[in-house]
Amino acid sequence: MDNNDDFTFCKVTGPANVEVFEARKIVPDVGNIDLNDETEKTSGVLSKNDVSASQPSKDEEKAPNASQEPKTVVKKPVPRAKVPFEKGYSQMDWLKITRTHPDLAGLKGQSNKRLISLKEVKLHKTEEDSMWTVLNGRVYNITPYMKFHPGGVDFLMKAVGKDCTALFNKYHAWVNADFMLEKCLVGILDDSQ
Ligand code: HEM
Repeated sequence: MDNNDDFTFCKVTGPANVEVFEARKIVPDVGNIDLNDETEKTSGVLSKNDVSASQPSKDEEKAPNASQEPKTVVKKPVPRAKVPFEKGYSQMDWLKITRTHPDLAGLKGQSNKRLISLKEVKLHKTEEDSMWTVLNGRVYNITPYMKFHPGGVDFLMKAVGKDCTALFNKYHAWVNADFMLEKCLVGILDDSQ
């Protein structure tokens, strides 16, 4: 089979150049930051002598159609509300605790497949009675997780004694709570009532 069009066997030339090219682009430029630019830049901060960014150039001032140009609406990102965790209360610490404490739910041998009514969930609002919440049809005792919550205790307190599924999804639908709170599972929500 002597076919020059067969690309399976075509010769790749200049491997050195290809490597250089790929190495440059392995880490993509983020936003306006050019990773290859070695000159020092201040992001969003003007140096004393740099007035060019704040004052319009003469060309800009004279531009007759400037006001007619369509404006691009830039949506501001929702500010993140993560709180700094106390020492010993990181997500890694929580993971370790879930591995070493099998009964974080406080079931003492009771089944975690028991059907639980919303009425019963509402009774568990204090640390003494343990704080329960409903998430995706499951009832969890979130008392041990309180101080580990990256969004802070105050936010998690809003979940106590009720179904927090909507709130949970509003802030972080991507979080895998089923896995994180596995050992806090108290039972299944009885939604028949
Ligand atoms: C009930 C189970 C919950 C679990 C397991 C949980 C878990 C988490 C986790 C893992 C994060 C860090 C997310 C990240 O870094 O991307 C987080 C952040 C946060 N959570 Fe929760 N959460 C729960 C409930 C709630 C509820 C009910 C609220 C609101 C009332 C809430 C509000 C927040 C906020 C405001 C943050 C910070 C958001 C951010 O990083 O932008 N969480 N939570």
